[in-house]
Formats: sequence, structure tokens, C-alpha cells
Amino acid sequence: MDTLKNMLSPLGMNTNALQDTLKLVVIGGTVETARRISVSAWNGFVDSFFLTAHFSQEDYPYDWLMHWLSKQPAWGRSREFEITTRTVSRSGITQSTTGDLDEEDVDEDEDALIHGRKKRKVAFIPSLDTTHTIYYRGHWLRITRTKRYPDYGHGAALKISVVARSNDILKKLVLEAKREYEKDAEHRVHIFMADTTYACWRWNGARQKRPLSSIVLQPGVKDMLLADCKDFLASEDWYAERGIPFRRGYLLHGVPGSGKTSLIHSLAGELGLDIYVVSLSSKGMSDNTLTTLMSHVPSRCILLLEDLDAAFTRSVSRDSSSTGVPLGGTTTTNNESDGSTLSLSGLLNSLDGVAAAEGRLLFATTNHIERLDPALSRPGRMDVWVNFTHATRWQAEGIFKCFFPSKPKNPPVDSAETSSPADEKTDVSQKNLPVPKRKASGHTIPVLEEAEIAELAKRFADTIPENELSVASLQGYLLKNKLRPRECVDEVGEWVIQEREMREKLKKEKAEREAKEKKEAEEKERKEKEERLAKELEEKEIKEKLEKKERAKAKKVHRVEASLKLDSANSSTSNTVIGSSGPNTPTEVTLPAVVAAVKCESSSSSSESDSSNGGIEADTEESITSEEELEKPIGGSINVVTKEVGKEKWVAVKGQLEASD
Ligand SMILES: Nc1ncnc2c1ncn2[C@@H]1O[C@H](COP(=O)(O)OP(=O)(O)OP(=O)(O)O)[C@@H](O)[C@H]1O
Repeated sequence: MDTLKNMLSPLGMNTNALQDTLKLVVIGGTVETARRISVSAWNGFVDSFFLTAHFSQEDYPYDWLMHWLSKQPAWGRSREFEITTRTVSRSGITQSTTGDLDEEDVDEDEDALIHGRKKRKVAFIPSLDTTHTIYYRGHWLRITRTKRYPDYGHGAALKISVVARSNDILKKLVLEAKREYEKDAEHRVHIFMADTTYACWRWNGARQKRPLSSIVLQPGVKDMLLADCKDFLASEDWYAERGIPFRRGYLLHGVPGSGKTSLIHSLAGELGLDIYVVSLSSKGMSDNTLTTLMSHVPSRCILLLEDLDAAFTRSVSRDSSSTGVPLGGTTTTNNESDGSTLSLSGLLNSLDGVAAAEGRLLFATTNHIERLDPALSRPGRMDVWVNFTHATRWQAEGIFKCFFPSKPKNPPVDSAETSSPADEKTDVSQKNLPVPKRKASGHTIPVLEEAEIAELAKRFADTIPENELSVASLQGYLLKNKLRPRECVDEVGEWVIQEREMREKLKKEKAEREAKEKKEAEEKERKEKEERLAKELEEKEIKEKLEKKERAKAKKVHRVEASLKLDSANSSTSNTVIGSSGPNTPTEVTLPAVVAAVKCESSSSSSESDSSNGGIEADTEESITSEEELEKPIGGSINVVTKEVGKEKWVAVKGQLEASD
């Protein structure tokens, strides 16, 4: 220290201050080193004793765990967590809600309504980028949720670490989370929509299952479809043994509002499958996108291709006038203006090419089966066809019974005891629905005797014309009268007349609109044709004038050359032209230079006339004038004189015209 003092004293530095600084540096360095050592020791300890599992948002286990975590009471004691009223899913939190986050919402009846709105369930989930510790089956779990691509707002991941000798505890956790998730999802059908931008599937929400009994179709149709689907799902080995691709296609075709989509949703609920929906006419759909999407469909699901006939058209209209027919065989592509380049061959390949997923049930719907390419609807691609028609009387009766619950004759102790063999034979959709268990939501549905309902349903069905109105329109009428079953039947005849009149009116309006549109289109086409012809004519005239002008110029130059040659022949001694380099000094100008000067003058006069007269017309007139002038016989010599006026030199060419003189 003394040595240091001796060394620093000539520099005039205060040794005490320096000592203090050095002490601080040493202490700070020691503390930081100790911190780093302890962190790395902790990480080493964690790495060697903790088991860690990673879950990515793109995969199902992430959903299960997030669902499980949202149900853990531990979050109630946590000092940091995220509260959401949205459903947690693979593609992020996507179900939009209005989010009524008041205290009474928690733990209350989910079905309760406040001011007509359903109460929201509140979920507590781990907040981002924070490590949480929760206790599970005698172990402390360290849970970290991170966002892998924060800029894009998606790509979350979950990391769960636990101190344990074997990974059994983590396996148990994942299986428990899966069981709970599936139990909760049991009453719901998950819908995934195709995202054409990223060629991936986006979770679109979970819908309440629709009971199959609420779909009223001709007897046997639902049972046949359900049995066929079940049989297919259970015959993977059978298909494999015979080398048949494990795929099955169903084509549901027929009039709008006849229950095609509803039946698919209902079947999905019954079979416990998710629905993956592709709209082939959506923006940006291409062969590659569709193939990628199809190859990412899970093995057990329903793949729904909606409005198959609209695949190759952008038309929003689905009526008979819209052109949905693939026009040119397998190479037909749809509109490319919005980036959609789907071809029929691309669609066929994606359905049953090598990359196509196996084990899926393909359902396709169309309102115009006649427009489908036979290649698309052939067996192997579409194995079962079901035709949906307008409502029959049988359907009308069934849907009426669906709407109005009836009082059971003798309240059953056990439903199994009361079901008679006759009941078993009856289609479920022809039975009355039981009185709803839910609390009445402000209005009361009158509950009539079963016999009365049956009689009303019969009268209702008798008034409905066979195969004329859609089931959706009947549903609309019944919805309007859901509290007045008797009046509903009394007034149905009147409603049918109104419906007919309305349809006639709409038909007429549509015909008028179409006629008007056609006329406008024709008028537009005629105008465009006229404009095109006028333009062509104008262009032709301009071209002719330009050609004439060119000819005139060429003629002029030719004549000047000829007369110069003549002149030079006449005056063999002086074939050079007199000019002037100074005020009075003649200068020799060679013949090509003169020709160039003439050309130059001619073009400058044209361009002057161009600019002064403002266009081709003037230019052409000028050239015509020069042409006329040149028509006059040129007999004399040409004097080319260069003069200098001030400092400017110029060349003049003058033709001595015999005739004019
Ligand atoms: N057969 C039916 N049984 C019960 N409800 C039906 C039936 N047909 C139609 N509906 C009702 O009509 C509405 C429209 O039905 P849905 O969307 O299933 O018809 P769709 O045939 O798929 O029509 P589109 O061809 O226009 O898509 C639904 O609310 C559904 O409840």
C-alpha cells in the first residue's frame, strides 16, 4: 500500500478516495460473482433434479393443461395471474365475449341470464413470463407460460417442472388434464376453420351439441347415416387388410334450408368428433393451400366442404343462374384476381392424393348437384349421397312436435319403464320433446296434453303443402308462434298463402332485377363496342395521316436531291454552293450538308407547327402544304446561302420555281 501511495503521490491523487473506490469495485465484483455462481448452481440443481415438460400451443396437450390450470383453486391464492372470460384454445384465446367481470359471476349458474345476456364464466390462468408454483399430488410444480412469437400475438408455450425421480407425476398430470378436458368438451362440438393465409386450422369455437332427435328427416335417413359413420370408424383394420384407403365421403345435396349443415353438426356431436370446415371459394385458396390443410386434418374428425358447387366461382348468388359449373374439366381454376388458384385436379388430389389424411369423414354439401364434375362425386370420393328436399307433411308434423312440449299422461318414475314397444318403433323426431328442465326465461311455453299436441301437429301438417316450403321456413313460422300452439295451427293456412305470395313477389322481383341487369350489361357491352370501334377508327386515321406526312417528307427530300444534282450538272465548274463565313465571305457547303439542312428545316418547321398548332392535325396540314408546294415543278437552281446576322449563322435554301415565277 505504501508503494502504491509513493507511486501515486507525484500524480497528486488523493489516496483515500482511490482506496474507497477500489474497495467498492472489489465488493461489487464479489457480490456479482456470488450471484452468478448461485444462479448457475440453482440452474444446475434444477437441471439435475427437476423434470421438465414443454407444451406448445400448436398441440392438444397445451389445451388440456391450460384447461386444467384454469380450474386449479391455487390461482385464488396466487399473487399474479391472468383473468379471462374467453375460452382457452390452441390458436389462442379466440372466443370473443363482452366479458362481464363482476364478482357475482364467479361460481354461479352458467345458464343464468342477466338482461337477456348469458353470464360469463371467469377463468384464472397463469400470467405470461412469470413462474408460478402450485402443489399437485405431493409435488411442487413450477409453471411458466411464455409467448414464443410475441410480435405475432400467437405461439404460446407452457413449461412445467417438478422435482421427482421419475416422470410419472408429469404423465399423471397430462392424463388427468386430458380426462377433464374431454369431460368438459363432451357436450360440445369444436369447430375449426381453414386459414388460407397460413394454410393452417384455426379453432373457431365450441358449439353446444345438437340432439339428433331435433333434426327431422324422412324416416331411416338419420339412422342409416349414423350407423354408416359408426361402422366406418370401427373398421380401420378391415380397410387396411383390403388395401382400401381409410376414408369415407358423404354428399348431402338439395334445397337450401333443408337441414344439411344441421345434420352434420348433430352427427359430430353424436360421434364425438370435431368439425374442420373448408370453404373452397374462400379468398387465397390454392391447390397447395388445400393440400397442406388436408394433410393436417386429424385422423378422427369430420371434414366439411361447404357449398361444393361454388368452389370454382366467386359468385355470391347460389341460385340457378350462378355459374358454379367447373367449365373446363380437370384444369379448371377459379378466380385468380384474389389469389385463389384452386383447380379441380388440385381439389381431387387433396381429397384422395398421397398426402390426404386417413380416417376422416368427409361431408360435402351442395345445392346444385347437377353442377358437380362427375369426378368429384364418384364413389370413392363421395360414397353416400343423401337428397334433401322441401318439407314433407311428415317432417312438418315432426318439427311441430319438436317445438311444443307435451304433458306426459302419467309422470314417469323411470323413463325406461314407460317406453312402450310402439314408442320404440316411432322415429324420435316424431315424439314430443320433454318439458325443458331449465328455468323459464321470462316467457312460459304452454304445456298441452300429448293427445292435443298430436292432434294439433296433424292439423298443422295437413295444411302444409307437400314439398313446397323449406323446413327452415317452417321453423321460422313456429319460432314466431312458440308460445301459441293452438293459434299457430289456426293461422298456418293464412301463413302458407302469405308465403306463396311472398315467394311469387320475390320471384317476380328477381326476374325483373335479372332482366334489368341483363339489359344494363347488354347496353354496357354495346357502348364498349362502339367506343372500341371509334378508337380503332381514330387510330387508323392518325396512322394514315402520319404515313402521308412521311411520304411527303420523303418526296420533298428526294426532289431537293434531284434538283441539286441537276444544278450541279448545269454548273460543272461551281457545284459548290456559295455561303458566307463572315459578313461578306463566301463559304463552301457540300451537297449532303445541304440535304441535311433541308431535312432539318423541314422537321423544325413541322415541330414548330406541332407546338404552335397543338397537334398532329396541324402537323399534317403543314406537311400537306409543303407537299402541295413541292408538286409545283422545280426548274431552277437552288441557292443555299449562309449568312451571319450578328453572331448567328443560318443556312437558307431557296428554290427558284420556274412556274410560279
Ligand atoms: N330437417 C330439418 N330438421 C330440423 N331443422 C331443420 C331441418 N332443416 C332445416 N332446419 C332448420 O333450418 C335452419 C337451416 O338449416 P341448415 O343450415 O341445416 O340448412 P342447409 O340445408 O344446410 O341450408 P343451406 O343449403 O342453405 O346451407 C336451421 O336452423 C335448422 O334448425
